[in-house]
Amino acid sequence: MWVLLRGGYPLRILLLLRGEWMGRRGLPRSLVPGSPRRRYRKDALPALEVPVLPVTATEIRQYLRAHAIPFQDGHSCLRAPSPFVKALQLKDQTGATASFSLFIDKTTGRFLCMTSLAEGSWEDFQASVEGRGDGAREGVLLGEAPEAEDSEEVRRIWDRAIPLWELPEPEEAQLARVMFGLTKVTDDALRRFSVRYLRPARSLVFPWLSPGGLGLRGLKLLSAEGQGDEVHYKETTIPRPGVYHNLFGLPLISRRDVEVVLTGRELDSLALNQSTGLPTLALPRGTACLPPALLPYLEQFRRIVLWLGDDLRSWEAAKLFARKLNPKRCSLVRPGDQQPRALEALNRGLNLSRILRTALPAWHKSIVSFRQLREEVLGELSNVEQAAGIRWNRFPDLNRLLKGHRKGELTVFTGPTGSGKTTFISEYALDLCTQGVNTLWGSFEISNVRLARVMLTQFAVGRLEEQLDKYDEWADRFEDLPLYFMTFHGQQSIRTVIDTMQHAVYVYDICHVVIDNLQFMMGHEQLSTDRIAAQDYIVGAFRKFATDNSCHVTLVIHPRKEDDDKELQTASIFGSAKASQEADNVLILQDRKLVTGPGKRYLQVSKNRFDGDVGVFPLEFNKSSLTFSIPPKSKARLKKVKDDNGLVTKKPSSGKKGAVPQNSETCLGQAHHPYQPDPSKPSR
Ligand SMILES: Nc1ncnc2c1ncn2[C@@H]1O[C@H](COP(=O)(O)OP(=O)(O)OP(=O)(O)O)[C@@H](O)[C@H]1O
Repeated sequence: MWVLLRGGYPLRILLLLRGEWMGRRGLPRSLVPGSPRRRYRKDALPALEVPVLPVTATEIRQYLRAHAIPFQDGHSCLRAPSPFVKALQLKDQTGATASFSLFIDKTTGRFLCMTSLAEGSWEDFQASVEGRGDGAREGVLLGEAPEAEDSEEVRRIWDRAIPLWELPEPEEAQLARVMFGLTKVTDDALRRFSVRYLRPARSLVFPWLSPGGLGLRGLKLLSAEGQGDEVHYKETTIPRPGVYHNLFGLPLISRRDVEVVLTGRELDSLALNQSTGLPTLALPRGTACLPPALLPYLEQFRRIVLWLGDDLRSWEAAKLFARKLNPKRCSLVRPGDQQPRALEALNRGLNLSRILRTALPAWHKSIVSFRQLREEVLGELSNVEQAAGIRWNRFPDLNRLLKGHRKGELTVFTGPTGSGKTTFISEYALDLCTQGVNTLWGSFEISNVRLARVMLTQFAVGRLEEQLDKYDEWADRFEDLPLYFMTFHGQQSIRTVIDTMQHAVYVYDICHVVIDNLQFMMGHEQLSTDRIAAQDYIVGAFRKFATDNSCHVTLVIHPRKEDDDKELQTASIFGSAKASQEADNVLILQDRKLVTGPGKRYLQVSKNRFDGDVGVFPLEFNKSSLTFSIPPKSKARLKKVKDDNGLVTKKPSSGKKGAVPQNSETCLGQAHHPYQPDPSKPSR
């Protein structure tokens, strides 16, 4: 028997707990008549303590052979006949489509039957093959049925939306075309892709159609708002982004198509298809992620060109996605002045077919020549800002020292016991997460509920206890962050933790993992006999993970026991020198409360492999918002230090690159607090 799981979450594998709130999706008020609806779906978040048993492609193959199930090896999936379809065949005789319609993901073992849309985990598959179906769930088949409320809303919006050319006022149609950059997109292209316009929300509406183009599974709304000379776009999806798995353009793909171009946005797909005639698909959440649930739909293509956008982030995302799709069949369009995103290229009159021909193969062997690297190097040189990584909104001084948060690096963070390491690192990671950095938290010491409470308080920048009426509003926004938590608590083996991280990178495109803290992996296994060797081994494993997966790892390590009145140094990190050698960045939370009174902390950057700038700056703890920020009236300034032992130079006060404000007031004195929620921006 087949067991199907609702909500798209693999029950047995769900080690990753996604928020605890379910609520508003930020649709324009005019579209949500009556009082706002609240939904709590606690049951959809099964948090299991049982570690995942990872499965490999070899094990999947062996299992299929052992059970005499024929299969074909695909790019990212194995294809097998779907036993689930047999039952249907009896009814509708769709034999031709039913053969080998079961896709098993080679990395996770998760399956999807393309004919029936049945899906489940590898364990569910095995249970079904072995006749151990879970009686309680039998019959809950057929993928993810949309929630009734969602379907109603989708239908209501879709029925109110009309094609652009049916707008009664020509000026309104023209304005919409200008706002969305559609002046060169033809009505025919809009018609083919079934794009409509919703007048009350001044939004374009992109449908998520079921295979075959019949049913409507969801929608994406794109609204545009003029702000000065700029236009800001906002996306809203139904269902919510986490389960919005629409490969836009899929109904237009024929079974015989062997090439496709993947874009980051729907309108780029339209522009590309219009000007090249090639099959195109748009990813549901742009460069944010490529959910493995979409991979079966891409198996038929022998060649995939990724043209995701026009910045370094799109380029990084394209490289990561190519790994999942199998780099051997992927080519990447490199962003550049003459290679903007597809819609812009169309509007600028560029030749899109020619740009596609410049796409570079994603795959190369372990040894590369400079020739293959030269474009990459140029990309970094001509995008210095972006190559330096994502900048913190809340910690301008950290930007001045570290320049940004980059993929593939290892940051080691230490500080005295109880000095606020978890609290600080929570805000530091939250800051990045609000800017779209997909984040996985491994909090082994404090529970996820407590951690989420701290984060939510920091997110709201205030005590929520005293404003419970605002709780839902903040929780709704918080829920939309790309934030996941491992459900481990207490001692864990490093292998299990790394396996879980690997799984999360594949499934959720995680770019930042926070491990708080390393000591919780040391009590395990035989490693405990030699604690220093154990720590070295664990640090080495995280280093390798960060590099191999282009994923930033922030690792909290306790310091060794030292005199309370001494400042910590790089050498104070527990264990041998391995941790600081392997780390790209070393951050130390200096607790000088004996000298400066309670609350005062300093953050010291004592290693920075990216460009060598190290230094120290003050942090002030705000007890009600649990946030650290630069004290408004402090005379303390960012100092550059030569080494761990002392402050040697002040940085120049203004004007040049790396300049520091006269005092830290300057940093806080901005009229707009960048981390206040900005309703005009999508929260992903
Ligand atoms: N600068 C500060 N001043 C006063 N209290 C603080 C400060 N920073 C954090 N706290 C509070 O101190 C408590 C401990 O903080 P936290 O758990 O972040 O410390 P830690 O360094 O991670 O602890 P441990 O060493 O046990 O891992 C929390 O209640 C937190 O709100």
